[in-house]
Amino acid sequence: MNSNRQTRTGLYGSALAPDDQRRAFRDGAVPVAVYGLGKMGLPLAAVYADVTGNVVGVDIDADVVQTVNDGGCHVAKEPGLPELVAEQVECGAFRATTDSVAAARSAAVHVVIVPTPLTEDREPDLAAFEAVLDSIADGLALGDTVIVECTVPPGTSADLVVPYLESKSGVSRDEFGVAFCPERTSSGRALRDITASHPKVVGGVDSESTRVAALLYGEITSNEVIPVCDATTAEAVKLFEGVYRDVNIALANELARVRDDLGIDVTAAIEAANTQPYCNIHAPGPGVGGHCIPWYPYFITSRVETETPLLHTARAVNDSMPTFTADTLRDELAATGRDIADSTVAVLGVTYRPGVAETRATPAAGVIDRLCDLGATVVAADPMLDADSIASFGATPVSLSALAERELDAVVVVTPHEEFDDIDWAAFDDLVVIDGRGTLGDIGHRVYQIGGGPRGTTPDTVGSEQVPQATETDGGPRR
Ligand SMILES: NC(=O)C1=CN([C@@H]2O[C@H](COP(=O)(O)OP(=O)(O)OC[C@H]3O[C@@H](n4cnc5c(N)ncnc54)[C@H](O)[C@@H]3O)[C@@H](O)[C@H]2O)C=CC1
Ligand SMILES: CC(=O)N[C@@H]1[C@@H](OP(=O)(O)OP(=O)(O)OC[C@H]2O[C@@H](n3ccc(=O)[nH]c3=O)[C@H](O)[C@@H]2O)O[C@H](C(=O)O)[C@@H](O)[C@@H]1O
Repeated sequence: MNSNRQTRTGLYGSALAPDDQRRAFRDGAVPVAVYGLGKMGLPLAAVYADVTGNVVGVDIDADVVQTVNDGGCHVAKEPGLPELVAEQVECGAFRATTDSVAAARSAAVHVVIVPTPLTEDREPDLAAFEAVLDSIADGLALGDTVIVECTVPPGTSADLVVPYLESKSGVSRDEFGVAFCPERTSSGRALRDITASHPKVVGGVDSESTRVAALLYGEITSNEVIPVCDATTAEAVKLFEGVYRDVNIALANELARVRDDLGIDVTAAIEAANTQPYCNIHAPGPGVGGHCIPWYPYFITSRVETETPLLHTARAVNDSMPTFTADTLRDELAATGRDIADSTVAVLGVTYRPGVAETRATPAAGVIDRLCDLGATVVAADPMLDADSIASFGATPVSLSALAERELDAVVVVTPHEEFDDIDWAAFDDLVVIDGRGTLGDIGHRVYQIGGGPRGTTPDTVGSEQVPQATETDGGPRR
């Protein structure tokens, strides 16, 4: 139990020397509250606890809070996270609560990393974010600093957070700090990303906020800290990273669609093109999912008057890939004399990425919908989801072990979980397969790889020699 828990040293406007501020932070005299204990918030809170010894995590999900306080970890497949959470809870450095106001009253640094999804109208939905601001306002004190890590539209920190907190808390805006410090982590490598992999961008609503944020993250990450001129710039940095990725994936997907026009293995061509230092074409696939990349473009387009045709076009290209995937299967089945309306199709992988139990904006939803529209009987398997979650997408859940008992005509690999490596493809007869991510190779069935080789060639053997397939899921360069 940290002896400094009762003290609450605010760093914003502190008269302490910087080294004394760092020492206070590391000694637990600067209590931290982390709001949101999900895929990103739990690892982040655990790292803050490891550094400071004095973190309270806040979540609205009582089960999450109970699990954490029992020393457990509800976030799957994050190397090192279960051990770190258990260790930090055990030593008293980390506790969780649903009482966000009590947490806010105890903390001098408030880190916000709750969902910022889209509404039905594709507008940023800041409801959860604003609920947290309400709690922080009830506990805000002179010298506190608010760190926004969840992705928000440009201008949110300066134009929403500061006036909201000032008006609701009674603390003057020149007595507390606000900085946007984007979370750049990818699920599956969270601890490594938070503490080392990426430089940490920080941008405050004023220079003192930037200074405090830089001091905090100088203790959190071994990588460099990159202060930018203000919070709006930092908010834009995060979104620019995301829209770069969405546009780049759209390029890969558009090139994949000309595979048969050109009669080439597009993925192999991309791999070769990327040996040019200025070329970094990403990987084609059945679509772009998750609650980040497909949603971030709208965080920009909803806030600017200027036309943004490229962002919209990229979204349209990527959103077209699930239908392209299902329609390609229809054509492949027809080429073998089968009508998709009389076919049973297995969709493998319903989450948006391998190893991540997240289905928001998953491409599998569009693939399943289109297959059903085409009249197929659709079953689906995903080792990270329960049967009800799979059924909610309109497919009949099936376990991997029971797959071979189904009279399957076709398989679509949307999200290649590692468990699919063990599938015995010889147990199936005469399948037509769509390989969404180039992870199958030659499996003894008719395979169409999105972006792969010309029709009639088996994957990996375009031309006479084996062609290495670097995909976003193998050890190849992560695109
Ligand atoms: N998932 C990712 O790969 C990345 C996400 N981000 C940002 O982080 C945000 C959070 O992402 P994830 O952790 O993946 O989401 P998540 O859905 O895994 O976890 C969100 C957590 O926040 C909790 N929560 C919701 N409303 C709350 C409230 N009012 N107060 C306290 N807790 C609340 C939920 O119960 C849940 O446990 C995203 O919206 C995004 O802006 C940034 C980088 C990477
Ligand atoms: C710029 C960048 O790489 N951002 C990362 C991204 O992580 P996220 O978990 O959303 O996964 P992702 O690898 O971008 O994949 C998103 C979607 O795009 C698809 N995808 C990804 C890469 C690619 O070459 N082709 C492709 O089709 C994936 O299958 C998935 O459906 O978004 C995260 C975020 O901001 O939430 C961010 O922290 C991560 O660093």
